[in-house]
Amino acid sequence: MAVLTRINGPRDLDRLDQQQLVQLAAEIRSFLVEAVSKTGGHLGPNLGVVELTIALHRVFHSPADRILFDTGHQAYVHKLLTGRQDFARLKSTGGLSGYPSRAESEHDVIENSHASTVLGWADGLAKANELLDRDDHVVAVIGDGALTGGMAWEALNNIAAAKDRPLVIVVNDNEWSYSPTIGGLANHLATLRTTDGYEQFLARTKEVLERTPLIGRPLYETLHGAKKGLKDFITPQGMFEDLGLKYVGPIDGHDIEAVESALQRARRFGGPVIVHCITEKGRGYTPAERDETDRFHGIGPIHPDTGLPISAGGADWTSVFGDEMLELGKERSDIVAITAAMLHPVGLTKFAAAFPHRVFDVGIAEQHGAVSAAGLATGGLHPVFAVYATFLNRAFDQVLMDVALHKCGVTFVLDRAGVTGSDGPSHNGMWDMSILQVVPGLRIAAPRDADQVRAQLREAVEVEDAPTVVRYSKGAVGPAVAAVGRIGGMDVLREPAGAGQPDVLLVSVGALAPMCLEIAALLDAQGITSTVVDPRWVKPVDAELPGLAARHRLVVTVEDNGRAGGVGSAVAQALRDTEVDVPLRDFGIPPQFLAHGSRKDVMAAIGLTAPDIARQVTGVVATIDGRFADDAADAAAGDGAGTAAELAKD
Ligand SMILES: Cc1ncc(C[n+]2csc(CCOP(=O)(O)OP(=O)(O)O)c2C)c(N)n1
Ligand SMILES: CC(=O)[C@@H](O)[C@H](O)COP(=O)(O)O
Ligand SMILES: [Mg+2]
Repeated sequence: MAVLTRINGPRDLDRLDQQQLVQLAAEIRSFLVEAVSKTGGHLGPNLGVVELTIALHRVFHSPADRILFDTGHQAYVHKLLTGRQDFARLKSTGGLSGYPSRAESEHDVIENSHASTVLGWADGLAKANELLDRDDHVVAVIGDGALTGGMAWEALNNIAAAKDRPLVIVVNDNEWSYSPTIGGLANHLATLRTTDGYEQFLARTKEVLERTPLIGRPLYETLHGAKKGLKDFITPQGMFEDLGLKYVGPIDGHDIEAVESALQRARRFGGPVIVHCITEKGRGYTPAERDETDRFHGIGPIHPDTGLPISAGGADWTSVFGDEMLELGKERSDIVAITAAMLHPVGLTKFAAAFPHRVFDVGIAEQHGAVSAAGLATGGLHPVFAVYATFLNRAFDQVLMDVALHKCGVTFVLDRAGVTGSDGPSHNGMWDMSILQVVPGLRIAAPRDADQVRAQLREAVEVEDAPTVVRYSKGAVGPAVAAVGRIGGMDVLREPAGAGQPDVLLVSVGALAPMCLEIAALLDAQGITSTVVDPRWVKPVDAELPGLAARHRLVVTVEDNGRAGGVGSAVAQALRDTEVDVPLRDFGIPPQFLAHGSRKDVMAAIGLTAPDIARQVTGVVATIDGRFADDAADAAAGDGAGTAAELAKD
């Protein structure tokens, strides 16, 4: 790593000659394969932007010039060039974030990993530069996948309107999202990319150079100039130029000089300009180059020499859903599936293989996916939209005003619900059971184990007059948790020990059932008896829950969702609405952006663990008892303090 280790900041790139730059690119690729094979991460996307990122930091001077990355998963090279080369704890607690992070560096701007926002950021920053009379540049790097998101086009519409406002948009076109990028835009980019004359000229240029390496820079520059000029001439007037955006490209995104030359032109242009770079996802690492699933988009730890995963994954929530979805597809021809560019990660691979015409990849376009689902349902089908919980946030209005208002039978399957941890604050699925609480008619299921995923998915697709939601965690599915009884629609997971009024009604939501059973056992050790129930459908609150609560001294809800407006809030409201005067303590994720780390670490950090919750519940019961005790003493002394229920009110 003779060159890379000497790069402590982007300006150290300026002194490197072409040969050293090529060497640096090779060293970065070796570094990425070695480091990310240990930690896991976005290996494929970052292998594809090595030369592009080097060129960006040579032409533009960050942080004065803002270099922005869409989604941010492809910013490892950017980190390596901006003083961060310790990847030992990438995405782990206390280690580097897997995305840009302002806390890490002044060179980082956009921290969230939700796609298709970079052009909006760039538009705003460019306007700020203009209004504050700054000559700095704004450069937005957006992938072909992220370009399928509607927000990107909202921004482009604004950017194109300002012909004299400098803004450089680098389209990192590797033809892949997770899966091959879909849609009309992808086809258009392909047209730009595969213009015959450009391809043939490119091939001839490289052939000449390979045959006559000693001709050196003068000829290379001449050929380069000719190649560039020819490209401008032969590239069809693409939609970008129809929009009024200057278009430069397509550029070989792995040719540092070619990219630098294009970026220099763009830098001088004085208005919005698109630099269309053709890159290869996974470039330089054979297992990734050959991977036809997702080009090693996001991997766990692997054997670097083979690319094979270190640990063979067991049954996970996603595969349980995928297998049941396949069975449902066989049984019901009206069931169709929707994905937002994440066919494999959400578990629709098998369904798509069996029913290729009944699965729709809408691109990174969750809003469109939800509205299209309303259309599909109205058209007589039952769509199942499988999407990560956090990404449904951006389709809230479509769920509310298109799906729910029209009482469409659409099932949203939310994967990665709850704390996911390692992908940082914007990836936790911690908002769905809060924001969806306000959607009239929408029902939410939170299965506690594999059997419940299967059962509740089936219950959900039976509902044809309202949206339904089935939400579950990331990764390995928990142990099966059997019910020992049923009250209303709620499964009783544990009866209270002993006779008499039990102390606590423990409402367990979804995958936290094992934790709640552990809490109950810890409370037992304190002499506190509890009933553990799993409501299964957490919205609407089960009609029997208030009555059950009234037979306890304290209600405790535990959810892997934000506390604010979550299931606990809904249960509290149900108690109020039914005049059930029992104190309630709700445990969930605090309304904070959670720093990246393992799920276990993050759950511990926010106190969502059995010991933490048991300790707090013990304290609450003691307080209630204490008041009882005080009350009894007062009553004996004729003080007439209120009843336990009144006391417990406050
Ligand atoms: C709103 C949203 N939906 C889905 C995702 C999941 N996701 C992360 S990266 C990615 C693919 C991005 O493709 P592209 O922009 O082409 O970048 P590449 O990985 O090819 O460099 C997707 C779908 C996301 N981050 N944000
Ligand atoms: C960047 C992105 O949105 C995803 O690739 C993210 O890494 C989560 O992926 P998994 O939860 O599937 O690992
Ligand atoms: Mg791509």
